[in-house]
Amino acid sequence: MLTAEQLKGIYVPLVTPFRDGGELDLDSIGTNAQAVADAGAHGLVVNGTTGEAPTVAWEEVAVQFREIRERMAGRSSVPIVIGTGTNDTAATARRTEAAGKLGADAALVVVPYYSRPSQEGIVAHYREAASAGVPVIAYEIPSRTGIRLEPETAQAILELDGVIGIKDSSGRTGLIAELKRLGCAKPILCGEDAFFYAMLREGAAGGILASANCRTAGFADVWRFALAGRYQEAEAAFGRLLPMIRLLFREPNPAPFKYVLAKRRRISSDTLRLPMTPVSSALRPELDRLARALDAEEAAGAAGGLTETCGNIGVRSGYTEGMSIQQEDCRS
Ligand SMILES: O=C(O)C1=N[C@H](C(=O)O)C[C@H](O)C1
Repeated sequence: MLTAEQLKGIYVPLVTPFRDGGELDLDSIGTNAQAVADAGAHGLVVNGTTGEAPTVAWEEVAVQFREIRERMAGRSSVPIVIGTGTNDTAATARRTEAAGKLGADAALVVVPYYSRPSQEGIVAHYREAASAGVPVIAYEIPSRTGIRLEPETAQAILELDGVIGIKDSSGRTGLIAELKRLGCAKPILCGEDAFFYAMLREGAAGGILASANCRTAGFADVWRFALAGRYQEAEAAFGRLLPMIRLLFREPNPAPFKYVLAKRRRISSDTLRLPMTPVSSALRPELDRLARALDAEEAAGAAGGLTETCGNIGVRSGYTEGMSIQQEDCRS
């Protein structure tokens, strides 16, 4: 199981591919997981926001996990985290325990949404979840949960035995700065793609980033540059990702991601489950351009690092420049 020391680098929250009829597409699930692992992901997340957790049944989470585990056989250095958080504490604890039985390395537990509990209630929620015996990563995302963690609450959660870190999708750097000021030593992972570089500057240990479904290696380079204290290069590498990030988040996640992955034939279909709907016809031509640029980038990389550009979406295969930085095994 994952420890706080091991929780760092780029974790990819996987999409949950469905067939046209809406049922799970296990082939695509395995293919996508393998592709991001091959591209240098340090960890995978099943059943996150990007995985459409609200409409995926627990049995389907288990089936996906087993498929990915099988495809990852022999790659013990790629931990798999399962999203287990709900707004019901007892159900969250049960799911967290079940994730451990499946073999998950950690559980991602979102702040209980909708009910708007007190800050004490939120800490108690995490105390119960962590008592299931599976390492817990807390997940702060006020834009979705309807409630914001006070820094002292986040600190109290991080001090719980069994909580190994926090994913901060607050969309600002205030929480991480305050947690660092309070002396928090557990890892804080960025969960808001556009803030990745800013949060690395504040001491983030990595990120759980939906955009890393598309350019995993590029995000890993930003992280490695920052880890090496080479901030100018990290900023430049992040600048090359930012137009893509903005494009992918122009409509509700994960519709644009699924569209691009389907275009690139990593998954068989961009089907979503309602209430999520496909991308608009206005966005499609831009995503088509991105998919083509990513294909070209991959082909150039495979051919030895030729540079492909796609001006107005900022895709360049310059990530090969980061190869001089040593790959870090996050579980060592
Ligand atoms: O699925 C996730 O985990 C993420 N979800 C966030 C969201 O959709 O709000 C975005 C982040 O990139 C990772």
